Amino acid sequence: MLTTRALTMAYGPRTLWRDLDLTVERGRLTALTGPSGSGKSTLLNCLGLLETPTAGRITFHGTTLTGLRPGAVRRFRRDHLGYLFQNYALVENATIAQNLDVALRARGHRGRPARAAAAHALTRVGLADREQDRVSKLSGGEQQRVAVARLMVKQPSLVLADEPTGALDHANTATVVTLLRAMADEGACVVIATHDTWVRDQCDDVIDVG
Ligand SMILES: Nc1ncnc2c1ncn2[C@@H]1O[C@H](COP(=O)(O)OP(=O)(O)OP(=O)(O)O)[C@@H](O)[C@H]1O
Repeated sequence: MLTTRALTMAYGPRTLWRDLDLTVERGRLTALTGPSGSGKSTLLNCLGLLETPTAGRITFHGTTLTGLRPGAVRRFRRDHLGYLFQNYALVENATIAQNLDVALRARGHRGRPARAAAAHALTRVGLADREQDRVSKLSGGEQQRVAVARLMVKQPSLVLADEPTGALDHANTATVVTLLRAMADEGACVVIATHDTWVRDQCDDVIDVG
């Protein structure tokens, strides 16, 4: 379970959100909603330890994340965190296999077991036998499915998705939500910042930042 207590974020005189007490349950999809500029991405960045909130505390499965030293932040991000972005954040000039390899190596997987894990994840996202395709040649929906496959091989316990379906048509949006649901079913906490009311309605919990 991910919790925040009295989490506040201000840039100079401007307070984005104040005293947020949130609970994100394991195994559930949690939508973060709110108008443009309300601070959804900033909240995700705080939960992902990319930004430091002005005040308050974040805990994950009982461990306090706020105030961790840089080495512990890096380990938390490496071992527990998975990010999914609207623009996929893949290495475009590399193959699908090479993109997955980065995540596999970070987990210490190499050689045949790594190839088997990659093949399994690609089958789950509907891209079986496409390992050698170059990412730059893929459609947007395919690129986002590669990004989800990369998350799956990493097996993060906390998934933070920032408008992950913002550039996708409905069929690909539904696929990405189904895949995120599968990750939640396997025990992850999944937080999805979204403007898409259909995506919001697929989530178990909704947090309105606005
Ligand atoms: N480093 C920063 N310094 C100052 N202001 C910032 C910084 N980062 C974000 N902001 C401001 O904080 C506000 C919230 O931005 P954020 O991207 O979190 O909103 P959002 O709800 O995700 O918006 P959108 O739905 O449009 O993506 C914006 O007005 C933005 O300009």
